Amino acid sequence: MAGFDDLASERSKAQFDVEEMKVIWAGSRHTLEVSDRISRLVANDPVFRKDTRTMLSRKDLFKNTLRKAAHAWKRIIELRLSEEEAAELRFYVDEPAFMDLHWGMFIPTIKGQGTEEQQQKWLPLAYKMKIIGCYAQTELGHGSNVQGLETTATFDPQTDEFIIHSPTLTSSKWWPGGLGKVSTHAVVYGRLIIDSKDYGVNGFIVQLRSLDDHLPLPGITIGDIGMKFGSGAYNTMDNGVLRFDHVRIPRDQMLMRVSQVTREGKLVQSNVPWQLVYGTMVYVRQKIVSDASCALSRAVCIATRYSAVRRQFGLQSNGIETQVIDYKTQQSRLFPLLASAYAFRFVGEWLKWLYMDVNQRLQASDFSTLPEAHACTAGLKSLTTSATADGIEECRKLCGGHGYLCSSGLPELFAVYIPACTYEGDNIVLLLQVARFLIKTVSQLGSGKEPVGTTVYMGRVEQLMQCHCAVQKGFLELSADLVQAAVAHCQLIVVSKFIEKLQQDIPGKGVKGQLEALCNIYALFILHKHLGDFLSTGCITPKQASLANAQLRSLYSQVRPNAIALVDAFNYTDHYLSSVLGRYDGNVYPKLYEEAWKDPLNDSVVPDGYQEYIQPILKQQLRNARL
Ligand SMILES: CCCCC/C=C\C/C=C\C/C=C\CC/C=C/C(=O)SCCNC(=O)CCNC(=O)[C@H](O)C(C)(C)COP(=O)(O)OP(=O)(O)OC[C@H]1O[C@@H](n2cnc3c(N)ncnc32)[C@H](O)[C@@H]1OP(=O)(O)O
Ligand SMILES: Cc1cc2nc3c(=O)[nH]c(=O)nc-3n(C[C@H](O)[C@H](O)[C@H](O)COP(=O)(O)OP(=O)(O)OC[C@H]3O[C@@H](n4cnc5c(N)ncnc54)[C@H](O)[C@@H]3O)c2cc1C
Repeated sequence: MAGFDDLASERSKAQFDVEEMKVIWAGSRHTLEVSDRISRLVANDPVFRKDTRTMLSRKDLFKNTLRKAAHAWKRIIELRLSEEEAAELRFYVDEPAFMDLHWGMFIPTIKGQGTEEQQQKWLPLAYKMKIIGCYAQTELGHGSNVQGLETTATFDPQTDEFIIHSPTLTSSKWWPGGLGKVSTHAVVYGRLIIDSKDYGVNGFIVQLRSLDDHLPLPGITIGDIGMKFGSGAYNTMDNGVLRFDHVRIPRDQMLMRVSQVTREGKLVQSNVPWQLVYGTMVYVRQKIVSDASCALSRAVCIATRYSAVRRQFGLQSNGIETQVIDYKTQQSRLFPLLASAYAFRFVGEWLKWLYMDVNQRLQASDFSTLPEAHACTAGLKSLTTSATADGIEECRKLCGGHGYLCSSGLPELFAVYIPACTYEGDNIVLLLQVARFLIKTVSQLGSGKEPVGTTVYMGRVEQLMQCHCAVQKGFLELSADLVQAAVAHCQLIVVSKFIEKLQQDIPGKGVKGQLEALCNIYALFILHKHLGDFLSTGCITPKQASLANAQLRSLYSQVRPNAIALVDAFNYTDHYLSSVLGRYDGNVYPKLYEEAWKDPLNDSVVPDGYQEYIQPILKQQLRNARL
């Protein structure tokens, strides 16, 4: 069988220990065991089938998502899964749903911004799913500009309550996931008003729906904001709209780790930086970076396996056409994405460590690394999601026409993934935050602070900053050029963390050699892509540039025999890939043909509508022809 033999032959060429690479990709043997076991548990459960998603109406699609979420929760309880195993299960169910926001934002917000007392009250309810929460920050009129939010939370000393209100149409909460139809509660971000004075944005826990009949509580108008990009995709999520008409909540439902409001209505600032109000965004941004490596590796796995199965032109001596993976143009498009997937995996591991380290320091009232954590999570979220969205689209194109079929898995993956460039912070707005951080850092150089990083990449950032810093002042005047410096800074971090990864103990025959090749491909690909920066800033000479290019092409030849094994190391099930082109067995053509007939349009040989619309045309033509 063509495809199967092709992949079997490819696997026999591997020059490294794939099982050890699986451990490297997973992060540890333990994590590999958990993800392998849970991904197969999900793959073998018919409730979690994904192949009908694009054919369901919005209401049926959503109801099916609720069914899956309920079944997932049931399995978590039945199997007594740990928090880690439960998170893996939600990941491999692979369907955006309210659970993501309940576990991924609502709970972390209470943990990060609630007092001990508030955590003791609300977390048990949330962990047991006695309440379902969402994160309601963005409004119709403001998303990026958090300080521009209009929802008000006015303290009433008579009743010891906050009055939550939507004063304008643009203050309507708009976009929060899980809000539209499911969440019973929300963390609502609004302007704290005490005695007519505006103290800025804070988080408030607000109940939205009755726990008895799920109806909205008095003063609450709530619903879904409507269909989004694509047919299946993110339409499994009830992104919602929410308006308040003077809704009253107890004073102790303002999240008070950062600042407190006393019974007398006095605002007391605690010793933690006010930016902790933004803490959930930092948490999710660092998770989004590892999420990017998953999404990109998924697309690369599909495109690599299909590129080894697909043959086109180039009849060889044995009369067989050439595998498209052997074309240099295919390699120059595909292998940098393969290298990027590994690079984002490792920088995501580092970012997770940085986030944990910042949190530990916060416990000890050490806020020194908070600015760097913000800049790194913001910048790397921006860099990796933009590259991943573009990379998924490139993988679709690498698969030719069949990449455009839903059965390839790529259109759906693209449609679900691309909002990552916007949610959790618009990518440009986040790069401007990095630019601000760089301006401040450059201004501190020489005072005992010295830049660190790989020479050529470091030089590029320094030069770009010198060129643009002289003219820049405030946030709004930041030029597009500074965004360029911010991207350069983030790419420096990615390369540096890949190099640091290689300095760790890496067991397994040939594993380190393959990772070194991928690290060099990523570094040289970025250098090639931004050659103008490196040349214009004098970081490299034209001669060095052409040597780098030649080295890049030779690295592609080094990776070529290992490409299939490198994507096998992601250890994805066919269920998770959900792609006829990316099947482990390479049995593409028979499965493509089989999938086609499942389309409802093929339920009848003559399509509905023929008699009403087509036959009259043909008959009329026939009559005309006889005249
Ligand atoms: C679903 C989750 C599951 C778990 C995760 C798993 C995987 C993830 C995969 C998918 C996720 C799925 C769904 C996601 C759902 C989406 C949710 C959302 O989108 S929530 C809403 C997100 N909104 C934003 O990100 C808004 C972006 N805007 C901002 O952050 C701020 O407005 C901005 C741009 C930073 C400006 O802040 P502002 O206070 O107005 O002004 P300044 O720029 O002057 O900043 C003042 C100082 O504060 C520092 N700062 C800013 N932000 C932070 C921060 N986050 N942490 C620490 N410090 C911060 C800033 O550097 C300034 O400091 P200096 O004065 O320069 O010292
Ligand atoms: C699928 C999805 C899920 C979401 N889930 C949630 C959720 O659960 N909870 C929640 O609270 N929110 C959620 N959001 C909202 C999301 O956080 C916002 O859309 C995001 O923060 C961007 O803000 P915005 O939409 O106001 O875009 P805007 O900021 O209006 O951006 C529009 C354009 O203006 C540019 N721009 C804006 N400001 C500047 C500036 N200062 N300088 C230069 N250019 C600028 C941007 O780069 C962009 O090109 C979700 C959004 C999506 C798409």
